[in-house]
Amino acid sequence: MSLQDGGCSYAGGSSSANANAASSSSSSCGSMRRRLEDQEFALRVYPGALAEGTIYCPVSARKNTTAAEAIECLIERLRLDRTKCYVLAEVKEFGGEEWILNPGDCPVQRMMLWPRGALENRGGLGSGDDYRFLLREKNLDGSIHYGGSLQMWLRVTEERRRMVERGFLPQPAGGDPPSDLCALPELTERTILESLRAHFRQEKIYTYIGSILIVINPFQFLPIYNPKYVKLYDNHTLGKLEPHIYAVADVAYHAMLQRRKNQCIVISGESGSGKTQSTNFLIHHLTALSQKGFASGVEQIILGAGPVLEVRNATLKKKK
Ligand SMILES: Nc1ncnc2c1ncn2[C@@H]1O[C@H](COP(=O)(O)OP(=O)(O)OP(=O)(O)O)[C@@H](O)[C@H]1O
Repeated sequence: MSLQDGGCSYAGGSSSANANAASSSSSSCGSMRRRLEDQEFALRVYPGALAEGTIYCPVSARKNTTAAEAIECLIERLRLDRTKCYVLAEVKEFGGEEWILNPGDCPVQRMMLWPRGALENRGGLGSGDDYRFLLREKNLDGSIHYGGSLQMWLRVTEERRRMVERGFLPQPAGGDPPSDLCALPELTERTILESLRAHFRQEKIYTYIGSILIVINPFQFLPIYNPKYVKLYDNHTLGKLEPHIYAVADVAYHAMLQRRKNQCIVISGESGSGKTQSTNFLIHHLTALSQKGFASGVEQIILGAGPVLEVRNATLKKKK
């Protein structure tokens, strides 16, 4: 079983649309419209029984890419039988009614009408799962060929994917993004975001890019900060274990001891992203390392200073 990575891209766009955009380039409204026309979107198409072993196939499409063009791309990528006729179906409820797209319909435009959650969460957990495009075979009489137990097959593959993500089943080969994104064969904004999303779905909130640690706020308690983890990351080499905030604290602590120089850890992120929480975890690990298990009030004293420093920072920001 595999998710088709890499996607095939369709650089469509009618010449008339381009000409329109060029003629209105002086107005900002025109350039905004042109940007939207040019923007590439990733359509996830679930081929079901037409391509067993593939859960979904990503197709990059523009606003004016038609269903027929997307299907052409899918036929090529999934090596489907060209003698057969295919259609795209839009589903807004898992297992629910399917809306067949005409060849000239534009799937991206349909997708833009989906709720935000569905767009952000496509293929992930939650309500966004319900919205999707399916690839269907069309019979000669125009009716849609649904195959034997496609719904059942889709449900089973979805279930399997979730079990893989939760670690109950092994990952399909090449399916798991690296824990250090520097190892990605293609380093683009899209691949970075997809990798972070894939990690997050497995409840892995930490990812490295070299020596930088990216954290995604889980807004829920994860059991990865107990003494077992403190011990695990004590004096370890960065990158040997799963990315963790304790690993960063550990590297800084041991670098300080070895080089006898002050170390600095920069934590940056927007409001509510988890900077304070990350600082607390860092302090927790640093004090645990320095105390080596002996209880002391140092951690509480440092943590207690946090709110005072935050108030001071907020006042300084206001003054600016
Ligand atoms: N690693 C984490 N695990 C679980 N929950 C977290 C984690 N990081 C952050 N959170 C949750 O997110 C909330 C906001 O995080 P936090 O206060 O650290 O953000 P912040 O970046 O410091 O915000 P601000 O800049 O506004 O002070 C926390 O109260 C906590 O509920």
